[in-house]
Amino acid sequence: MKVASSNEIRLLDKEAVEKYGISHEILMENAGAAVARLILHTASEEDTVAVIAGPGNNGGDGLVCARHLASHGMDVHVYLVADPERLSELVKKNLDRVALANIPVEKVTEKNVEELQDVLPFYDVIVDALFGTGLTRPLEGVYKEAVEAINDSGSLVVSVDIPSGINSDTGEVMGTAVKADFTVTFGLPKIGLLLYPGAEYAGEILVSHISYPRSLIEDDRIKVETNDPLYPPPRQPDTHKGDYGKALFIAGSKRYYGAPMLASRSFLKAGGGYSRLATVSSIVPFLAIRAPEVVYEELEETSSGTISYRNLEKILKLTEASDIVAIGPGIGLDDETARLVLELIPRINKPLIIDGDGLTILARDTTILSTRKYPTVITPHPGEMSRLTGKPIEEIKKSRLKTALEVAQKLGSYVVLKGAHTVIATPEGKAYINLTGNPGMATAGSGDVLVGAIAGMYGIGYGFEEAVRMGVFVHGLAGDLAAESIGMDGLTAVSIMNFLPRAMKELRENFERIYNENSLPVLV
Ligand SMILES: NC(=O)C1=CN([C@@H]2O[C@H](COP(=O)(O)OP(=O)(O)OC[C@H]3O[C@@H](n4cnc5c(N)ncnc54)[C@H](O)[C@@H]3O)[C@@H](O)[C@H]2O)[C@@H](O)CC1
Ligand SMILES: Nc1ncnc2c1ncn2[C@@H]1O[C@H](COP(=O)(O)OP(=O)(O)O)[C@@H](O)[C@H]1O
Ligand SMILES: [K+]
Repeated sequence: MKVASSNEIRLLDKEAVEKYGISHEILMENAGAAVARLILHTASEEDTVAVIAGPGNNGGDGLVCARHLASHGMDVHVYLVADPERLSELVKKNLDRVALANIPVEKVTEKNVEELQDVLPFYDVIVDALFGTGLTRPLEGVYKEAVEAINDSGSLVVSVDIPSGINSDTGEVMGTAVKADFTVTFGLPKIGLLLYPGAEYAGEILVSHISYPRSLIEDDRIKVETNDPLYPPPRQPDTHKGDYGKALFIAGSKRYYGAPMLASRSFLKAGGGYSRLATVSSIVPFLAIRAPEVVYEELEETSSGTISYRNLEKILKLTEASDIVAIGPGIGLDDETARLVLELIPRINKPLIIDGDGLTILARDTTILSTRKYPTVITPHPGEMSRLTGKPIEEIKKSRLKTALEVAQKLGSYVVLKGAHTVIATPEGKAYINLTGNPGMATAGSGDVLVGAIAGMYGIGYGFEEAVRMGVFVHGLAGDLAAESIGMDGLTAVSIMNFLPRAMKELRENFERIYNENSLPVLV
């Protein structure tokens, strides 16, 4: 499903009205009615409802919602946090309709806003219609107090379009924000609902298309979408391991032999056919016990136990017999090894995954990617992205989507910016926000498993872009299945790896359910 910025949704709104003849009034009526429908499905008709309406169209939606709930016989009160004289004509019209329907309306100002703390707890349901995509600055004064009263109420909170106080483009909290149980968002989901902390404040998100024409819903001018799964390519019966991709992992060192094991073995667990690990000879005996299915290519090592530059030609030869190559997990930062990595990246004539220390080394000279003729994906966590861009981590965390898109475009490479709701960006300027995964996956080695999962998806036959997207999707799905089975606390990278087969089985056998469980529901 497409995911819109506030400017894009305003453009679609404008075109819905000007190109498709759908008036603002119809859109507002559909929006308010959708919120009312969710409440009628979720609460009972005896419940009492407080609608907190703000100064703009978001408030207008709340007023429409109040009218619909009252017409179902619910006991509804409107708290108007705005100056009625300054409302737009359309919102004023809806305020008049509420008054004419004898729905109590109380004006909230600095003088009486603290009363909200006392009255809101008595309502079963609170509709947060203070601000939506029109939020332009941090909430202060009466608005801030109203939000805090909503959050302190203990009532069921339903946010209109976006939790008030959440930036619809970045997911940031602007001063303070409503913590909602549900958010009903209109037209298309907003980016700020899917990036943290916005994603956490939104609660359960439901989309209502409010009669936008399909062409607007699927408009290609919108470059961001949820990372919805694609059905896996079939496994033909009369095949041999070579058909499921031959992968080469250039990884590991004396200090880090977990990473190469996790990456090269996860490839097989995700469905890959033939996994080769080129690593320092001193760790091969140990790895062979933990991962007997992996084929090992022993490499000469430096005095610090990392891969020596002397292996350059041998490694290039190995890449020729591979379909996809991954470089970096646990490879270390020894100068000689770094020189080898910088020499290999432009000369590996295969699709390439660069991860872990390989990214820290790449950060020394990202121009080496420009000569590559084959697709590349880099899989940084925010720390590695900070080294690649020179931007502070905090800035990256606040602009994950923008940063991923900029770097993908600049480097001509796919970018997987890991974290809660991993973002995938393509060199062509598209982006996917991944919805699978859970905090239990923030565990050492989890990123190494992701490298194997991406390579595995390519091995089973997805195209490169699809393999990157599906590697992230199944990695998160495996993490979710693992968390379901053993909880988040004890979740380790090995648990995620061991649930990859189950994730693939679910994907093949219960695709519909997996799809629905991991995309945004449309409220009907
Ligand atoms: N885009 C669409 O397709 C539709 C949008 N609708 C609603 O319209 C909303 C957007 O409405 P608006 O553009 O009127 O904006 P909002 O209703 O989100 O905000 C109201 C006004 O508050 C002011 N404001 C912004 N930040 C403030 C702050 N920190 N403190 C005090 N005032 C502040 C701004 O002037 C803004 O116009 C959407 O979120 C949605 O709920 C719906 O009516 C349905 C159709
Ligand atoms: N809060 C979270 N929710 C979902 N996934 C997460 C969360 N935190 C981390 N992850 C995932 O876990 C993995 C962590 O990878 P990484 O940071 O490379 O760890 P390591 O370097 O230890 O392997 C990434 O795929 C990331 O998306
Ligand atoms: K809102």
